[in-house]
Amino acid sequence: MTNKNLKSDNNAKIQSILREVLGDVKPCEDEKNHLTTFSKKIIDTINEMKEYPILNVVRVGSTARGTNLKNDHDIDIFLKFDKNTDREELKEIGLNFGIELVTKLNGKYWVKYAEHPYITAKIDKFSLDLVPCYDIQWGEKLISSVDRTPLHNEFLLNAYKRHEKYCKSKKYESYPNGTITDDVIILKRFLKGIGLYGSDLKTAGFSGYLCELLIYYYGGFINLLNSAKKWKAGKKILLTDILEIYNIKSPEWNTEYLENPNIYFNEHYTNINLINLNNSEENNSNVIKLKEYKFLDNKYYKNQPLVIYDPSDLDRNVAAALSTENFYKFVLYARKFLEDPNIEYFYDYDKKVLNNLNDREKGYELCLKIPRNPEIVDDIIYPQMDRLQKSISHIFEENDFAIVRFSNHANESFCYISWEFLISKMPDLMCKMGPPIYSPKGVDNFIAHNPKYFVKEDRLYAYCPRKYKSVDELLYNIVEGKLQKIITYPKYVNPEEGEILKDKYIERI
Ligand SMILES: Nc1ccn([C@@H]2O[C@H](COP(=O)(O)OP(=O)(O)OP(=O)(O)O)[C@@H](O)[C@H]2O)c(=O)n1
Ligand SMILES: [Mg+2]
Repeated sequence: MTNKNLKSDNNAKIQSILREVLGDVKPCEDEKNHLTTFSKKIIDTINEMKEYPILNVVRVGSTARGTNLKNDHDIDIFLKFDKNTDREELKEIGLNFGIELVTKLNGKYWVKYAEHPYITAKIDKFSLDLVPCYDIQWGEKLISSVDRTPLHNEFLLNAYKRHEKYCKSKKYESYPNGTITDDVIILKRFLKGIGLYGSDLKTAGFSGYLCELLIYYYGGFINLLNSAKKWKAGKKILLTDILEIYNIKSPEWNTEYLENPNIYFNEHYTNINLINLNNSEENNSNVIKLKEYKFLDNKYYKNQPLVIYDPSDLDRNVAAALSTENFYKFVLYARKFLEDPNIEYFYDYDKKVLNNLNDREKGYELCLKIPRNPEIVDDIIYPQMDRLQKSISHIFEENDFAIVRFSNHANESFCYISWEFLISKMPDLMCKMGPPIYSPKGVDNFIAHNPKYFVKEDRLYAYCPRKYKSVDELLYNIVEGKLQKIITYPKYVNPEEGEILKDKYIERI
């Protein structure tokens, strides 16, 4: 961060806040040493278990990189298997191995499910994930989605080293509070404070890996906020490192002259077609063919507010889970914090905003409470609640019941879909929109069915009796299944099993 980036009167205040936050959330040396000693013990034990065909063992995740928050004792160990190992075999060996290891270390274990099952364990105060994966090299196609994780780790560790060297050589004043990893920790706490940390589908925010890439890309927390305050949805970030990784030649590429090569690249080359730059002659079908990628207009990324191409898999957006609403929350709080720095942003700020929002006169509140199967995880339930809620909201709006806000929340036993309306009752009068005047056939048809018509601007409208005069009545009809044909019924959130709670609004927390 260069000082010119900050308003000078805020500079000192920001620095002191960041120091205080870091002091509070950065693990102390003792804690780090405990983690390292314990991880070493695990890896040593694994290496002694030679009867299993494991090629390599790697420690990954934030605790391996010094980017974890205090009291986060998660240790992620990935077990690499040969690419030719059969999937079923990988699953079975992975589980058996995990169980034997945890038993040896006197821990407790559970089986968890990602793309394939893995062992998660509690040993002393540490949580351990033991994930089997395939041994994939840079540029090779993934076999399972977790194969990326060791590459993420390798990428970040190298990137931090490169960056440190670069900072030293340029006397780059990037991290006034310490190192690049300290800025990652600060960003994670900031995002927790404003309720945006987590890439699960309930939070729809920023993953730890995304935080690390952002800090690396922008060269620190304050630099990131300074850019983020100007972001607009559709922001795309391509890390220049991929040029080297995938052997792409770039014209006029000279890092010596650039303060931040990553930003320079994105500003100057966002429209280049990487096909022309592809220097790779590889014909191996296992190697990613850059020719197949149209990075910057990929159809999958069209509606995503932020796209960061994963260096280990260019087909994946690291920010895929981030919702547009949360993207703009980040933009808003980045600006607010820089303009009026306050440590409050780092601690339950989202709850304070919510409390403030609730301290006011209310509209009309309704909540649909639907039983939930506790075995169906949040990552499935939340998107399904969102879909049902959108579909019902559409019907409310078609019937003129204006929605002030809505929220979806689930606990172990129930889903709660809540709405607040401006109005709960309507007169027996509805204004229906008809066709534009320049489509005579439609106009004649509309007039035949709606004798009380009139012209407004370029269209016909007509007064007609209203079908649903109260929003309660409309929701009761929905719960009774009378509007089944026009509602999306997700598999695990069925509105017909619902109960209507009046004057109730349950927040997502
Ligand atoms: N949505 C996710 C979640 C995880 N990972 C990979 O799995 C690793 C471990 O996941 P997790 O523990 O969730 O994240 P951390 O980076 O360790 O961050 P935290 O400090 O929150 O634990 C990440 O570093 C990342 O490589 C990923 O790519 N995408
Ligand atoms: Mg972790």
